Amino acid sequence: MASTVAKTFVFQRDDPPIPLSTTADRLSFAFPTARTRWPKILNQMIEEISSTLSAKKSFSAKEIQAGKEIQAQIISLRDQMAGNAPLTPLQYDGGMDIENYNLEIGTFLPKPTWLHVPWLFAECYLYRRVRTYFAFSSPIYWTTFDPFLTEKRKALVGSKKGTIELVKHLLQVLDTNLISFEGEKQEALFVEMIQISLWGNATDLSLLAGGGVEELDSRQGKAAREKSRKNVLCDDTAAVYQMLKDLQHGDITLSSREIHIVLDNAGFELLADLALAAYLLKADIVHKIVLHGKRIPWFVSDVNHHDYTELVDGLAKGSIYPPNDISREDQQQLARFGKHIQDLESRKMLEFRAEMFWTAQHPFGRLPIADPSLYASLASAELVIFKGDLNYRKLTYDGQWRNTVSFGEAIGPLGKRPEDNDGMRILALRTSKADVAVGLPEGVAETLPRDWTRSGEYAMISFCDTKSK
Ligand SMILES: O=P(O)(O)OC[C@H]1O[C@](O)(CO)[C@@H](O)[C@@H]1O
Repeated sequence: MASTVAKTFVFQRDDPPIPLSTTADRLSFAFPTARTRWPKILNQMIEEISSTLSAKKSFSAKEIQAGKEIQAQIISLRDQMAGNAPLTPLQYDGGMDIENYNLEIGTFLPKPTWLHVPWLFAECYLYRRVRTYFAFSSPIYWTTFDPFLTEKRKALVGSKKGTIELVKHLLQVLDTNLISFEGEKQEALFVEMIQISLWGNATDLSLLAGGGVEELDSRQGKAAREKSRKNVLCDDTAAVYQMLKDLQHGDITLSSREIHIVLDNAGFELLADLALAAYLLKADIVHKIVLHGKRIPWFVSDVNHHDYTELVDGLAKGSIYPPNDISREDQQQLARFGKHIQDLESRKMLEFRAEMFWTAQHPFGRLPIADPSLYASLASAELVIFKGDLNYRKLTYDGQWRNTVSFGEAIGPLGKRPEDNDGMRILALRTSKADVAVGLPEGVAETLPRDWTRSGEYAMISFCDTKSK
């Protein structure tokens, strides 16, 4: 049962005419998500507030009261969801994005309810709505509270084996003279770093909703990556490598080649992305990497500025794993990597930004009209790497595309060369955890297991270049 969108909202002007994945569609992953996964995530938040209230003895009566009020709002939201209530306008909490969320709600036909609404919109709305509850609270403690922080920290601690393995390997890479590393070896290393960043996305806390972090180790590390390599269903790595090589050997006067990475999850995935960034800089493929994170707690495990600094500083200071839990040598290696990242930051070769657009409801094809200055900065980079499932869904509108449609077509306006500017080079690194999947060769989807788009076991490396040559 596809929901339609009446194209009355200026941002929808260039959206492709593709039916969207909705929470009413029994065959879609949106169906169990709205009925089971979201309520579990809301329950986790309610529990997190309870344990915070009981752990923090120094809370004032006002802070306790405020915490309970937020909890009551989340409980009410969970009940509205279960009762298929309409999506109501968000309360204005000072965010410039609220108005667009509310305008877009009015464009869905029929009137959207929790169990009959386009999935992508509703999921962004859900996290943005929860944020308003915290933002409205007067005690400062709650306005900056991240209900997912404990989970994110636990997952990082649970990723110890993968973290140590990855850092040790990366330090060896950084100790190699990469510039003289010519030909096939150089390309093999590039492929490996892309694979590390890609499969770093296989660990996702919103998918593990309610489950433990025990299975993290089995999804991380070299062995897991090698096993999964055959599951990359479309792989444009060679084209990206060639493009970057041409740039490197081309215009030597170009003194500031940049790559932007639109991040996904904190913890191990962020570490894998930092590894990719450090490698690209060391190999002189680019001169600067800009990392884009989220401004607010988002989709459980997405990285925000606090998560970023906690990881980098924690590695550098040796505070992520308790001293009796890790050997002295391993601790020193982690610290060396953390300090290397801090050094890149202080030399302005690495920068973390958190623009509001990334937590707007917009599919990314709307970027040129929704945030022209962000678009201009991404378009001026040599490459923009989008990590993870949600970014892929936003690139492809979470549309019900045929699997064989090209990635360039599914990303709408971003896949077409604009008349008035150079366009963008987009690389999506995605392990598949939803329904949308494009760019597959004819006949491949038919050979895969029933739940292949949802399991996180299959992946896409998709590249689209609309930049002038
Ligand atoms: O962290 P990622 O890779 O963006 O995955 C986000 C997850 O959340 C969802 O977007 C929401 O249910 C799934 O598609 C996916 O499992």
